[in-house]
Amino acid sequence: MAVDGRICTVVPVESVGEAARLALSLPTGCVELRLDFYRGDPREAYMELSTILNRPARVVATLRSRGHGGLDRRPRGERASLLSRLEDLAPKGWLVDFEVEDLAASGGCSGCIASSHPQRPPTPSEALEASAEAERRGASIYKLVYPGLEPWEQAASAWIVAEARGFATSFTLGPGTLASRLTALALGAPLVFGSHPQAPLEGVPPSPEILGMYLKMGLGGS
Ligand SMILES: O=C1C[C@@](O)(C(=O)O)C[C@@H](O)[C@@H]1O
Repeated sequence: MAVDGRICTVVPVESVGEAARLALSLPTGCVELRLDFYRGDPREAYMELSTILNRPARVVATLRSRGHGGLDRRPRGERASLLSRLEDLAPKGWLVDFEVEDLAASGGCSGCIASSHPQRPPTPSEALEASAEAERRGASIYKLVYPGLEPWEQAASAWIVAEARGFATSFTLGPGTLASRLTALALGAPLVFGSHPQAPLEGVPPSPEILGMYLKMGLGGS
C-alpha cells in the first residue's frame, strides 16, 4: 500500500456534514472517523458517512473511550456491542477500531484493529502476547500507543513494529511522537495517525507533515 494509505488522517465527527467535508478534502489515503465526538447515535452518522464517502479510501471507525483518551462514556459491554454492530454495517475495506478490552468483551471481530493505550510500555513479551491475542480474536492490526518520554520507550515501540512484521503498529506520544510515527512507517507499520490540518488535535502531528517527512527519508516508493 502506498505510504499515504498508511497515514490515517483523524476526522472528529461532530456533525456528519463537516466530517464529510474534512474527509473529502483528505490529505492522505486513509481517514479515521472519530465517532466518539458525535453526540447522536454513532450508527446513524456511520451509515450516512458510508453513503457519502464512496470513493475508495481506507476508512477506520473509532469510538474511543474516556479511559483511552477519547470522549465515549458508554459502559464497556455497550460499547463492545455497538462496535460489533458497526462492523456488520461496515462497507468493504472499512475497519472498526476496538480497544483490546472491548474486543475481549465482544468475543472477537472480523478483521478489526485491536488498540491498546496503556500509560506505561508493556514488556516485549507482554506486547508480543497481546499482539498474538489480538490476532486470535480476529484482528487484522494490533495497535499499541503510549506516552513515551524516554528514548528507550520509543525504541521499545519500534521493536514491536519490527517484530510483528506488518501486523502491529506502535508509536509513542509526547515530544518524540513525530519521529516515533516515522520510525513505525519505516519499519512497515500498517498504519499511523496524523491530524487533519483543518481540525488540529493536540499532540497529533498533521498528516501532511508526517507524509512530507517520510518522503524526505527517500522511502516514498515503498
Ligand atoms: O489511537 C489513536 C492514536 C491517536 O491518539 C494519535 O495520537 O495519533 C489518534 C487517535 O484518533 C487514534 O485513535
